Amino acid sequence: ERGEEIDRREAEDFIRLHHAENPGAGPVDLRLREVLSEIDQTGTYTHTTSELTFGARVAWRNSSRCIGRLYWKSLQVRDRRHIDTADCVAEECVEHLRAATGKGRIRPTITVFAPDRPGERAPRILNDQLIRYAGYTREDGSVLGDPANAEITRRALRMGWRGEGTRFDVLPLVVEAKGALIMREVPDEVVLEVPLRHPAFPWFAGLGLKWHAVPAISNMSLEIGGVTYPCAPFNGWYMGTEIGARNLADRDRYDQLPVVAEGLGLDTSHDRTLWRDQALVELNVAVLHSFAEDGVTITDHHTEARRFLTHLEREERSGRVCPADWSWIVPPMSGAATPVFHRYYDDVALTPAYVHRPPLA
Ligand code: HEM
Ligand SMILES: N/C(=N/c1cccc(CO[C@@H]2CCNC2)c1)c1cccs1
Repeated sequence: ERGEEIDRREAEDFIRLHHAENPGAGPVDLRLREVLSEIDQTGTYTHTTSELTFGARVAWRNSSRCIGRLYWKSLQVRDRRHIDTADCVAEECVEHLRAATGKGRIRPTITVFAPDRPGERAPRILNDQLIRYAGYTREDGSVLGDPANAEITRRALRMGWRGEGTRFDVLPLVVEAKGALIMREVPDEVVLEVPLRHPAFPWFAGLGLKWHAVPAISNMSLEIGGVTYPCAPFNGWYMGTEIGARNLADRDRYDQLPVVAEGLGLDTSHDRTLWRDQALVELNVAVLHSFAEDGVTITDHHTEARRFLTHLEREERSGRVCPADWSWIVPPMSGAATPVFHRYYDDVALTPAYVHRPPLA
């Protein structure tokens, strides 16, 4: 479809915000005249690298569901707006993972590809994240691997991809651009993984569980001053609960709580024995222990909760509202044992922003 006409008011508000927080950016009226005349002539306008970098960082600062915003100013921004073919997007995603992963010292990074332009659709990555484990649906409806990725796995198989058939096969990137749909394997050397073991229970390693080091979201659009960048994968590091309390614990994901409870020798005959809760804690202990022992950046939900409240107080001291969505900020285990549980927040929607893309037509 045609890239939507740029909203002039959003463009002006963003340019004013950029100059207000970046005094070195020069006279705002001069830049405003440039932008508004470019919109009149072409229907859109081009951000300077400084505006793009600031916009991506403020979009993170505005993300009300994100507990990890304390370091919003340190986001590394890779300006790749000149890249608009499927092959080059896929290649740059591999380079993004290489740059962001290091040897485990993870750097929060975003790569911004070509925006939607009037008459020219931007590239799109069809994977939810750059690194995802395949979910193979079997005859009986059960899934080998990650059930959350069953659909993209079917699509990749239809396009000719074949995995090894393990519970942790890294899916290929599926990228659509300029009418082309391509698939590209993610090389092992840019996929850092951590095998999970427990500091006190030797049997835990025998469960054969592992997880990848870098969470890199590739299904959200970056909106800055009326311009939409639908292809802008970004990564941070994990909070342990995401892996230990959701990805490996949810019934419709890897469903490992009964397995861990069995290993612990717990009485699983009734929920009221709290066997699920005991298994959750030990699974999360294993995640944090394994990542730390391998020197891979990870944070626990207590530390992250404290950091978030520090961020919120700093924002308020700077005279800004810090938007937050309680239902996402409070961790998925031990909620009231963390300080973020015991207060209210203002969930206002600010721009620039990371937004969920409308599903592909
Ligand atoms: C640096 C370490 C970071 C940590 C520990 C962190 C932690 C989290 C967690 C735990 C969530 C909730 C995810 C879920 O429940 O599934 C979240 C959501 C989110 N984070 Fe962060 N984050 C970090 C960095 C970033 C960065 C660099 C960006 C973007 C530049 C970002 C943008 C977001 C957004 C947009 C959401 C909401 C996603 C949605 O609505 O589906 N975060 N973050
Ligand atoms: N730690 C992270 N966690 C997430 C951040 C945003 C989204 C997600 C995944 O969200 C899915 C949709 C709802 N829960 C799973 C995970 C980060 C990913 C990229 C930068 S930080």
